[in-house]
Amino acid sequence: MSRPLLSVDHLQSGYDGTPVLFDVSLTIGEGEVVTLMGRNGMGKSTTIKTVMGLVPATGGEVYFEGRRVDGAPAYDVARQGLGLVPEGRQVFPTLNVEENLVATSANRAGGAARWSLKTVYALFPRLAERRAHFGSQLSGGEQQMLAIGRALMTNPKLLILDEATEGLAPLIRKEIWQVLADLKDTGLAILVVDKSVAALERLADRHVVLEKGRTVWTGSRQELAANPDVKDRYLGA
Ligand SMILES: Nc1ncnc2c1ncn2[C@@H]1O[C@H](COP(=O)(O)OP(=O)(O)OP(=O)(O)O)[C@@H](O)[C@H]1O
Repeated sequence: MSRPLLSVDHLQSGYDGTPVLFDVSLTIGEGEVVTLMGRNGMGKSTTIKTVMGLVPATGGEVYFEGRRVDGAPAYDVARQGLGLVPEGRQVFPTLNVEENLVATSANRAGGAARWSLKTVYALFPRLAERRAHFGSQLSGGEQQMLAIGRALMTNPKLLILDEATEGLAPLIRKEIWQVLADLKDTGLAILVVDKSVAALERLADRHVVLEKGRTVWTGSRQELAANPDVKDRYLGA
């Protein structure tokens, strides 16, 4: 694997003194797509929030491009080049599409300004058509496109999606997966959580499985395909 872009080592965190993450470790290389898998409540969202600095780490370390980021405020973590598409999208309902997109661009990472309104609209023509619509007027799929576009506007080196296609109609899901595959082809590193194991298996280079706040399995796409017992044991309904 190439040099890790993100390295999460023995991460611990929780809420109000109640531990949720006990020992989460994972790495993401430049341009790699990695999934975070596990049943409901196993700590996937908490891992993402802790990496982003939205929930404080109580133990372990997080490095991004070799720089330690745990303990840094969330806006600072984002500015290092981590773009979050949060669970539930969280678009601003009273801002229109264009205002939503511009709202985060102040948080741009230092690197090359790859993303702009023009390139986001080229990726999501539907957002261009809806550019004057308020966030609250958009469908779930459009809101997710906007949430992805908003994260891209920060020019991330790593895009993190929590529940990439939750609650979306099948056709829209397909569209989102295609966009993620296209982004992967541009060399963008992606960390993704979703319930669709099949879609994740197609997209990802590597998988990380959590159970009760611990990393219990990690392996390549080929290794997961060769180990159906991993899916039975950790991902089954
Ligand atoms: N804001 C919070 N306050 C207190 N406990 C929380 C909070 N958010 C999550 N938890 C608890 O932390 C544990 C892990 O939740 P988390 O959302 O990280 O899991 P997940 O793997 O993302 O699952 P899901 O797919 O259901 O979102 C659960 O027991 C959950 O109840």
